[in-house]
Amino acid sequence: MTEQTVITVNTSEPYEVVIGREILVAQANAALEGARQVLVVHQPSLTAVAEELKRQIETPELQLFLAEVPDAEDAKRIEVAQFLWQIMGQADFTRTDAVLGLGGGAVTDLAGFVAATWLRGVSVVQVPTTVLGMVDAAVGGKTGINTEQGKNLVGSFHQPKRVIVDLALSDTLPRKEILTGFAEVAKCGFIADERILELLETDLEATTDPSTEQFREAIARAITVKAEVVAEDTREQGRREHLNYGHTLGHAIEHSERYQWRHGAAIAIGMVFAAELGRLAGRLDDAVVDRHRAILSSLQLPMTYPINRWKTLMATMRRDKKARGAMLRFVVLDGIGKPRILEGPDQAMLLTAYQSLADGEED
Ligand SMILES: NC(=O)c1ccc[n+]([C@@H]2O[C@H](COP(=O)([O-])OP(=O)(O)OC[C@H]3O[C@@H](n4cnc5c(N)ncnc54)[C@H](O)[C@@H]3O)[C@@H](O)[C@H]2O)c1
Ligand SMILES: O=C(O)C(=O)C[C@@H](O)[C@H](O)[C@H](O)COP(=O)(O)O
Ligand SMILES: [Zn+2]
Repeated sequence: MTEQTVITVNTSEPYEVVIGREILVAQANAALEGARQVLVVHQPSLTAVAEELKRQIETPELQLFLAEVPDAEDAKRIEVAQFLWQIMGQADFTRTDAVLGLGGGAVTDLAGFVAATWLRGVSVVQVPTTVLGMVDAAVGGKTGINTEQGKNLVGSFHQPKRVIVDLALSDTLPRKEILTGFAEVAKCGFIADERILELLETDLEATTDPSTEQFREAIARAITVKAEVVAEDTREQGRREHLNYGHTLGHAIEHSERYQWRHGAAIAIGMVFAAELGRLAGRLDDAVVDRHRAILSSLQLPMTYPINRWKTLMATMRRDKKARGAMLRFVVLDGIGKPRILEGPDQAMLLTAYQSLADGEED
């Protein structure tokens, strides 16, 4: 057996994030103890893994229902949640039964939401299979789906029973998926743990290669950042807002792109915007802003967005969860590891920050 790292998320009902290789079967067996039926929600790319899991752990006392959902953001729709509720209803799922989310962040958000709402809450075991899912989406209990108006507008806080980070599952990830997932890893570096940034700056190839020790360290460090923040502020009354660094503009870009962009790509632009805002607000020095651009562009993430989208983006940002009435609130940095809230920056400052990353001609 390979070495395992266990990170405990100390919420009111503490749970473990277990990191290792080839741990899925043993960990799923342990985490699902007591359930009679399990709904395994998975992406099309995980069908073989889901079938193998069923083959390995199904017994006369434990039945697994495999539910394939549409890929990526197309899964985070009410129609897909309805399809899953229907399976659970037809199979008489009770409160001792469970949901298992197997896939990227889109699936863990959906699976968590369905578990949170079925009978007002059944257990969910999260098995993230993308970098982004491992370090962020599967940990911390934010679950949800999108609506016509915006990203994650319907959802619930519902902590998982366990998070199983089987690094062997990342071996099949396309390189581009790994790099976009590292946007959230870098975010943890900017807001809380500079060592993550140093790992990327020292050897980006090794740090983003799932077979290396640097990869494992970066993943474990990012999960640790998230676990500590969530334990202190589970329902986002304060410090948890810092995990939204880069997301105010990032979510508006995802909406503007009709959810066809990867989340990591959108928040990369969002983080450059937030860094520029921090500079304009007199909080952040030039070197740290440049460090954002250097690290995020080394991950091949986008750094610019069309200037003529600004009005639409502003309108969408007004629905951001951090807004209070008409006042927009942004997470900015006073320095690496020093996130703060910037309340109600004026329109001119917002536009200037946007102009510094925008491309194309103004209308
Ligand atoms: N709840 C949270 O706290 C939280 C945090 C961050 C992001 N999110 C959400 O997560 C979503 C993005 O997640 P994502 O970036 O993982 O995208 P995703 O779930 O869309 O997955 C990306 C792609 O990777 C494929 N894939 C997944 N695992 C694979 C594997 N092991 N091998 C090969 N291909 C694989 C999928 O089929 C998909 O095409 C967004 O909806 C975002 O809002 C939620
Ligand atoms: O866990 C959190 O809190 C986060 O904000 C993590 C984000 O990376 C994540 O994308 C989250 O889904 C954003 O949620 P939202 O509340 O801004 O919709
Ligand atoms: Zn995010």
